[in-house]
Amino acid sequence: MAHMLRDRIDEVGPRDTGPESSIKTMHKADISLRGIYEISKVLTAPAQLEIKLANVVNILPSFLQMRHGAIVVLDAEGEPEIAATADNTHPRQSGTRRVIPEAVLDQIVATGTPLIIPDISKSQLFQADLQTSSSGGTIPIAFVGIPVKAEHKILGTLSIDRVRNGATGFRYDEDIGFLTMVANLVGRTIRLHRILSKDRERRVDEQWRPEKSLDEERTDSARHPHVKIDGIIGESAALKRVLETVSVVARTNSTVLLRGESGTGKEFFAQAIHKLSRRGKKSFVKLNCAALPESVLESELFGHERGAFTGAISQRAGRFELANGGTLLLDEIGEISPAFQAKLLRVLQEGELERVGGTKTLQVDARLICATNKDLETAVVNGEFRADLYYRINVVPIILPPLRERPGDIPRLAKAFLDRFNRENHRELAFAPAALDLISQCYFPGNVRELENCVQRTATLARSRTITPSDFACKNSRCLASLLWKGAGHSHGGSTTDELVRGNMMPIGSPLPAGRIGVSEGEVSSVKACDPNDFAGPAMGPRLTERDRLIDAMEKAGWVQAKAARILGLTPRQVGYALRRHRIEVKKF
Ligand SMILES: Nc1ncnc2c1ncn2[C@@H]1O[C@H](COP(=O)(O)OP(=O)(O)OP(=O)(O)O)[C@@H](O)[C@H]1O
Repeated sequence: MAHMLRDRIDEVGPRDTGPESSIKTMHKADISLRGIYEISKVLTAPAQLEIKLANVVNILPSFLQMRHGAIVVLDAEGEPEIAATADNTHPRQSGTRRVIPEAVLDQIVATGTPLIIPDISKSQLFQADLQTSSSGGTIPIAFVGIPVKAEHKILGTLSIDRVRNGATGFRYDEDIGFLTMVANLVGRTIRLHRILSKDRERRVDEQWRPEKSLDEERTDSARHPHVKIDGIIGESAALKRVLETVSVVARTNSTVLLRGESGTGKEFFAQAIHKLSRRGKKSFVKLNCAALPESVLESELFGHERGAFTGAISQRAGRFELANGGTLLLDEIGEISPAFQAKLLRVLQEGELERVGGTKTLQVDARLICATNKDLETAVVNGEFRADLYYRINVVPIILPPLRERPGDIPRLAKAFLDRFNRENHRELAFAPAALDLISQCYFPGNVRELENCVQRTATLARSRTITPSDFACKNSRCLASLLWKGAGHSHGGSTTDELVRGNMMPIGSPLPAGRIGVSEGEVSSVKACDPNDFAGPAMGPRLTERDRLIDAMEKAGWVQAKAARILGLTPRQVGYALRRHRIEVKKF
């Protein structure tokens, strides 16, 4: 088991340090955090509830020293409906207990609190069970059982057995802390599945009704927005799964954490959640946490009283207050400083705040949505992001897939963006099929935002009513995204796209040849035409590294200078100056 744990630590250790140092630096809290991360990935993966729960009990032994694990889910009558179990004995023992005894289940459900039994052979609750199994050996077995709850309702139990042979010390409070977090995630997942399956049943019922009028159809699709959400384009399986979750969470007040690369639509989906929610008619307020210095961020979010600081000439309500009754989106949440994390956590825990320089406590009812493209788990492990704030905002995580993982959506999105361009500019442009094929093979590091930008630019400069491949900037080595290519001087012969992407050498933004993933000589030369050295001109040669760092930071920041400044530890003014000095054209989206 110790080996398993070490292996797991090696696997999950921070990427920039060696395995040895990760073993040294990762302690139990880090392992628990990684455990929660892995488990939340299992629970948000597309699968049936039974399979998700079985996967959870199966990976628990990687983070916890245990023998058996079980999750029991109760139905509406309180009867066991699902029992997912895992046996971690080596070799597997036949005839051992598989699910928890009924008396134990009843006690956890009745009390709604964790149950610890240090030695099950001495417990009355286990007697009947032990008589029919072979687990009553000489080694004492401890039992830890946790109620699985959601919205104060008990939905089942999560339990483990541990061998108490004295060789491996463990603490019940640590077990309970970790298992309670797992049980909370499991509870929320069960609840979401139940809401979804009720919805499906209702849809099936409605399909059996006689024909509907057009008006009925309209209200029907508004009532079942997971099929289609106004303005959101995309029919790939990956996006449909997101839409389903969005439509379910919109009906709750749960805090949502939207994750995904820059330009995948985090803000767009946050607005969709707001519009579909009961709060839809109230305000949707957004604050980009990376764009403001900490002192300004505080007064922007919490508001300030008159005279609170130099320049505070009047009292001002913060974004929290402005979002009262509605929704508050905290974008780039991963960028806030530790001091600000503490302030935000206090407000989220207490549900009330004081304006800067004020003494009056204000109660605010704002639904919180957070967004980030940062690896928050690594930030927590590295001590850059508070674990308690992480748990508070990571209630329902929604991961938005990058565009390259759903290329089928590219033509739909491109056509929709072109339709909008036509409406706004009184034009009648259309894509030739070859043009749609070409952009469907693009890598689009800036995701939907970059595609939108690419369509707009191409449409603006199109020479005829039909847009053909030669109209695209990438076909003329003028694609801005190609400037992000950092492989100057590297040889690309024979590399696969995956290798290029992993090594950051991908001529991103450039189309790849249809039907294969290798990069040919011809494409290498076209990539070289976009070499940052050429762009910067000969005088920039010695500054290549600084220039690359600048472009890299700008890309990570979605071309927002203030965000890039934070990444680089510079002021926005310094970034602006450096961009001009390196003659880097700022992408406008
Ligand atoms: N599925 C979609 N259908 C239509 N438009 C979309 C879709 N997804 C994203 N967009 C559009 O893409 C653009 C970028 O979206 P958005 O600003 O929400 O991305 P983001 O992930 O918040 O980016 P960042 O992390 O850089 O702030 C917006 O113009 C949005 O309208």
